[in-house]
Amino acid sequence: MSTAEVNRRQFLEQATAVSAAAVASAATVSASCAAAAADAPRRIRVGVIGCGSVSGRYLPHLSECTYAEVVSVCDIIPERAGARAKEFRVPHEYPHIDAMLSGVPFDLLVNLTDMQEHERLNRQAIEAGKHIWSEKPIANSLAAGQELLRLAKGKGVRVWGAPVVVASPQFSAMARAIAAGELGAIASAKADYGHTGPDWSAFFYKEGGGSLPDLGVYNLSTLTGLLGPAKSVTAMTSIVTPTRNIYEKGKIKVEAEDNALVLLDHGDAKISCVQCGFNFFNPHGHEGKSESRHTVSIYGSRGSMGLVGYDWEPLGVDVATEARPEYERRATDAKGYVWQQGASEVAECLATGKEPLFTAEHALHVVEIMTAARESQREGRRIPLTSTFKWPVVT
Ligand SMILES: OC[C@H]1O[C@](O)(CO)[C@@H](O)[C@@H]1O
Repeated sequence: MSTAEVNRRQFLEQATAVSAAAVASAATVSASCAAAAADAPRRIRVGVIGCGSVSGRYLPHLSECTYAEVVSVCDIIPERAGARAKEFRVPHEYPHIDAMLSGVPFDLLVNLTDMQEHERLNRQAIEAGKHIWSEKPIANSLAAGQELLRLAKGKGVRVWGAPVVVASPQFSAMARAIAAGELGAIASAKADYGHTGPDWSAFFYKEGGGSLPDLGVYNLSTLTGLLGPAKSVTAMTSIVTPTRNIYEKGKIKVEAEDNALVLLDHGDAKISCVQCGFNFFNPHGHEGKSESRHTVSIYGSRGSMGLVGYDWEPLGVDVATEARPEYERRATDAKGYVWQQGASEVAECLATGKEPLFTAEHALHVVEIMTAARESQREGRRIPLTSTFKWPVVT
């Protein structure tokens, strides 16, 4: 058996275990989603497109959400749609977005397709009057993303996208420590996330993919969320492994960067750095729960702080200050937060009018940073940014 097969099998076993655990423990799935059951809330009709591995994480969460009703699933590989429909008792399945959009009515498209397809499918669904929850990224460029938002406004629908790192209690704890001045003047921050790269789909390595939109996106969302929108970017990117073996596909050529180091200027003398890649040997692999080091560190003139574990699945926050130089661990309770809660959370927001902490504008700012990072690498210069978002995120 090849390494690729072993990794794939391990991934599927892990995904199945997580999905079984999620179904079994409705109580822990979503504190907010479970809360309003008594009042029989309005249910947002959801159509899920893309029935690959990540749908195995979203569907259990959506199935337990009292604000959502999954009415259809769609995949260009009909057997995959069929399998998910059966597993999660979804009444309608489609082999194409056109059929899905003209089929059983729904309100919210949950887009879990390949990264390169998001922008096109999001646009088609917005044009058909659907709200959007998109896996990362919402669009491939800032301009295209802004165009999607304009279109959505005209159609009276909303757009949101992964990641939801700013929704974790650990992000709030860090944002509050900074806002309260516990760290003094914020000077610098660094974050990293990497592993040896997925082997179950080629899209990660193709043009429009890469380690930045797959992995760096989390850290970029966290650092801009904590330190504020970035004003400019300087970056180096490279391809370390020119070919990869992909499950059921064999050898493919790597076209997108699999290694990146990005420097951000947040203004007010605050600077930060993100390191990500598909060539970072990591004894913890994809598993968030077993990573216990600080993957995000923030340094200030009177204190410093580290996020324990990955920002998409954080375990706590260590804070040390001049007044109390020993690290104090805070926010160890996830309070129901999981990285795959975004679609359920926007269903709740659409049903109740509540606003989530994550916004499309923040997601697009991160898209601009990623495209600017590539431009910086190509041209060997610092790239100014134009976009911004509502900040501070946590007030
Ligand atoms: O790299 C492939 C995928 O694996 C993860 O790192 C962990 O599940 C995701 O964040 C990423 O999208």
